[in-house]
Amino acid sequence: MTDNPFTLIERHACCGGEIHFLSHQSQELGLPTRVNLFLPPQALAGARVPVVHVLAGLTCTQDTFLIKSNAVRYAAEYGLALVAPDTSPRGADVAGEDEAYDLGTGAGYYVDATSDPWAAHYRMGSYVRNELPTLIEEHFPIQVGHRGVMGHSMGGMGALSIALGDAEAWRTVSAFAPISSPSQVDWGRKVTASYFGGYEAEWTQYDPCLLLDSGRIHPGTLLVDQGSDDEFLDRLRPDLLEQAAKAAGQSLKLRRHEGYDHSYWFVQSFIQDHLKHHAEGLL
Ligand SMILES: N[C@@H](CCC(=O)N[C@@H](CS)C(=O)NCC(=O)O)C(=O)O
Repeated sequence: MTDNPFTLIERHACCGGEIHFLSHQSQELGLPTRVNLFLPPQALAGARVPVVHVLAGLTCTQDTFLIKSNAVRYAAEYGLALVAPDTSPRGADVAGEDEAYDLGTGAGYYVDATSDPWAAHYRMGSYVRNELPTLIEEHFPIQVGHRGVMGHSMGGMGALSIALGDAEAWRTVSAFAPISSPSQVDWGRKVTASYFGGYEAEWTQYDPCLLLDSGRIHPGTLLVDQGSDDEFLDRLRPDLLEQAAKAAGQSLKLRRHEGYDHSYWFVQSFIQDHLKHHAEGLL
């Protein structure tokens, strides 16, 4: 076991468990980064518990999902730890990184940039896939091998891409309003032009539909919720996910909800089903 790299910034009792606000120096990002952890009552009582990583969307931070989704209450009930990383590096000092809501800070897309000036620090792909889960499992009471991932919007894309990319490591997956095929929509084209230096083929490792097309199947069911009144539907393209899953033979439970938009009001309306889905697959 390596020395504990985490600094505890704040600790709060919550739903019988504890929220830890942590920071650590990330080797992948080459910067200090923040992460929030929820340990359920079962972990405080001495048990090792399964863990679900939760990935937020554009403009969000490590705080957003835990505060706005109501996930903590159900994670406490089912005995799941939650890990909420930030959505991008902070302090990379790339010119213009704070100018747009959909590129740079708050928009790391859970990918590794391959083009300068982004490539040095914008490595959220390797950070959330490998570095962070390994460190959390080493230093907190987590049941190794019992790991799931869920996310919203950009984070939904991250969750699907991470689980399809390494189904053995990530046993359960779910998403709210995911960007289903970033390579085919404007948000993703902006990423191609910047983080990937125009090289669209980088998306083959991250685009959920491209992963399915290439035969990457998850043995579990992908649980996906989508509001029918979502203002970003033309960029999320759940129809493409549905087609790709069908063609690949991937089990997908895609639920469309009339009247719901893209916000965390939508997320919190269906969050219990997602935590139950993870608990059933991980416990
Ligand atoms: N209208 C937003 C677009 C970004 C957005 O809607 N972000 C979603 C994720 S893609 C979100 O969760 N925002 C934070 C929130 O709703 O609290 C803005 O310009 O800031």
